Amino acid sequence: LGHITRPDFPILHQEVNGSRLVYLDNAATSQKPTAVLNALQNYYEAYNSNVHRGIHYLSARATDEYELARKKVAAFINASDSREIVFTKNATEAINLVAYSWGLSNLKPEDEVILTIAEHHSAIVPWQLVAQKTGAILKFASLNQDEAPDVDNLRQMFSRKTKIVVVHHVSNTLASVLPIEEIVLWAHDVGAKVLVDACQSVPHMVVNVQSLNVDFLVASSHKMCGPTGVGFLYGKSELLSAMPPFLGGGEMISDVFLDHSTYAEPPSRFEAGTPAIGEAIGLGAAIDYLSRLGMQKIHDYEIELAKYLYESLLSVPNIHVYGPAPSENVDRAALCSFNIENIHPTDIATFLDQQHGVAIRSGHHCAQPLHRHLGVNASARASLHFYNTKEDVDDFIQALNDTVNFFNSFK
Ligand SMILES: Cc1ncc(COP(=O)(O)O)c(CN[C@@H](CS)C(=O)O)c1O
Repeated sequence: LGHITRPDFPILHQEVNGSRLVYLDNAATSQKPTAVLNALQNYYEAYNSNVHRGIHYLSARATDEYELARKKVAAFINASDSREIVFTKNATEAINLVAYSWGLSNLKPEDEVILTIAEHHSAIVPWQLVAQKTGAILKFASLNQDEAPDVDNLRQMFSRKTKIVVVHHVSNTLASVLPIEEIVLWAHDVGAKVLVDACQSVPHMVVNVQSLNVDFLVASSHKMCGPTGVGFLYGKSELLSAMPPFLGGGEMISDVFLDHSTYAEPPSRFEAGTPAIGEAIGLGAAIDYLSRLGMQKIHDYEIELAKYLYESLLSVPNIHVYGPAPSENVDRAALCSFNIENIHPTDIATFLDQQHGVAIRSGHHCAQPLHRHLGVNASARASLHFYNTKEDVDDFIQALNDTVNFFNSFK
């Protein structure tokens, strides 16, 4: 799949610091195929206009394409109704929307919000802020001996006090995949809702919100070959309809009086002001592109490449790769966070970039509590997408060995 799709991504065909670019930072953001770039350009060239309010051809066309993009998102994750899709700025804003709109209206003192220690700051911090305002309590499931979130520990934390469970589908650091369907069953058994942070799963596998039966799910366009500036919240209709607005402004109202206003139905209720119109249309083009390739085909390809990356990394001396080892019944997502003894991850990433044109990430990946739990304050991370190839992995490993030799030569 890598060789077939690479021609669609102009950015990949360049040299960086005198070497072929090897882009392995896809968990941070993905690259964009020409089809997405063309959709954006076509919008701005042919029918740029504001949506929902104009009464002229350009506005009608822009509105149709914007609402078509919503329908594409709904179909992509198998939502039962496109009105269950709210466009946001990114996944972070989508989680904040649920935390403030649903959380402030439903959480009271001593209620519990259950997360795992592997959650991204975008999942943790909004609920910390809302817990401070409501008196709710955050609880975190730990890791098991395989460095994966401890699902048994998570389940044991559920009780009648549990009001919402906020968990990743795929960890952006451990590459572990949570059993969402089961977690939803356990959560619903105690009357709790479930919000799934699907940033690292929607771009890489089939996600079916109806079969998962999640209450809320969030993702970001820029991680799934779409533009930055747009993401989405999926919410069950009955939940969104019962939620108060998150942001006030134009578009989200029905009538405005001096002393009060009435609000539009979802999704408009949660889309105040002029939305990221071109970007949403670009996301629709990204979904068309991914759908043409097939998410199952993408997933199968990436899982194999992820295994190759994992095995290849283990050949590097004194390396520790975080997260569970891939096995018959344990799929690792297409990313590896790692540390190498006595070499700082930022030195590794810098050397790889400057000497070899290899782009990986170094830092805490917005998962500081997880890194503290792992006993480190940072890690290096290589993350793949379907347009990466075995040659990318081989070039990365060769460059990594060169990096290790370079830094060890000072000892
Ligand atoms: C699991 C998970 N949850 C939420 C986010 C936030 O996505 P936004 O589009 O920034 O809102 C991310 C984005 N993680 C990037 C930037 S820190 C990474 O390098 O891992 C994520 O991986």
